[in-house]
Amino acid sequence: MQSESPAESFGKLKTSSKVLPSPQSQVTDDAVKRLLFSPSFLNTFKRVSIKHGLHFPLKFPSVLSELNFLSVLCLLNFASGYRVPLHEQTGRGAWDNVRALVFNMYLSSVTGQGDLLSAKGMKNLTPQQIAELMSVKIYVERPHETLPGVTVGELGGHAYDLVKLISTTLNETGEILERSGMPDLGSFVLQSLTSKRSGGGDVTVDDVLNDLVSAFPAFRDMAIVDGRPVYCFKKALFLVHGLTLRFGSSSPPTFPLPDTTKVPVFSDNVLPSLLIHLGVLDLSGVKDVALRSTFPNAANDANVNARLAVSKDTPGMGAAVAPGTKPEKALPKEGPVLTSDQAFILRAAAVDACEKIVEYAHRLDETSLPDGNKWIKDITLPELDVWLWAVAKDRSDYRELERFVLRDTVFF
Ligand SMILES: Nc1nc2c(c(CN[C@H]3C=C[C@H](O)[C@@H]3O)cn2[C@@H]2O[C@H](COP(=O)(O)O)[C@@H](O)[C@H]2O)c(=O)[nH]1
Repeated sequence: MQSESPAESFGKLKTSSKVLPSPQSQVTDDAVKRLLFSPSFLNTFKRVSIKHGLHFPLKFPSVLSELNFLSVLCLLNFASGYRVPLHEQTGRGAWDNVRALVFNMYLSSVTGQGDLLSAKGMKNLTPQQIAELMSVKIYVERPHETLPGVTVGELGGHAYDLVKLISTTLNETGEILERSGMPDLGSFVLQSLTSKRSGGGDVTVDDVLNDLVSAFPAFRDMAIVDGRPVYCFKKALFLVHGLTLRFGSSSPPTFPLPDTTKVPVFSDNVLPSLLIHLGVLDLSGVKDVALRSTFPNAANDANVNARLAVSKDTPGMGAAVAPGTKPEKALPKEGPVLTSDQAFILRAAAVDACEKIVEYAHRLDETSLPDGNKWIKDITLPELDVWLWAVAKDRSDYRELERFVLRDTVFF
């Protein structure tokens, strides 16, 4: 696909906004300002952007065990393309199902050889075991060829495809860990955080990303689109940031953690889709003509303004649904199904749009901001990420908004 190794090309991540394909130029200051000063943003940002949900009610025998748990969770932080089939079967979205899977992998493990979260355990997990741990059906029924009225079950359907993606990811990662003599993914991450770096300075996000992306295909979230490299690295960035959320305030410090306040957002399908629905990303001039019509009416001013107004079902704080806690009642509607290139274009555009939003906020003159809203000047990229991701579940009209779909990916 490309001549450079991921490790070599990774060095370009920081300049990625310069090589992003269109439509990054479609983000205007007016659209950013409209979002930042909207009642929706102002009323929910502080509440919604701080929920990290990475403190699990499990009694871990050691910090390394919890680090490993979170690392595997981040490795498996994909399945967004299977949101609707997962809702059909379990009443929950992708993230909640992945959380449940890793939770159950932990609970069904007996320490030692059979530990499902160890390199060996991951290497040997089968699709059937994963389906059981997720409580999903991986059989579809079809009428028997010759016997009328008789149905036969066979492996198939979206849940089966997803379970296969998960098992391939676990098997492959477990095997790489075993080959490099690592007992589990957490130990790999710990080694990356604590190993001496050539410059002698503190560990950086780039260091850890470089290690993860070089070692494991499931973290190599990059592509060449229109001859230009696009880097998203959503899961690896989320992993590093997740560790700082969970362990960053531990005293004494558990292990070195890099500063993640300036990392690019963890771009998945939710972020670009929401940014389109909130009138920030405008697809009307994007080079790929088919993309222009993927979200019809999304950019319509009346629709955008209604979404940026205060929600009817979340007046102030009260009736909000905490992200990831309650299953959504109505079955979500499937969004437009994109190609891999189209998805990379939109995800890259979301990375770029979020940089623009935060830059705009930081440029604001504090004296021009009303008392009570001066915090806008200090918003960070990871906070904006969580706000976009979590607000998408926070009010009923946002929950109904379509997110684009890409199946068959292990990146988001
Ligand atoms: N950009 C971004 N994407 C995120 C997350 C999370 C996890 N968030 C919680 C954990 C810590 C945070 O602070 C949040 O409280 C999941 N996802 C993605 O959504 C996808 C859709 O899932 P669903 O809507 O359930 O079907 C899922 O495949 C996964 O790719 C995030 O935070 N940012």
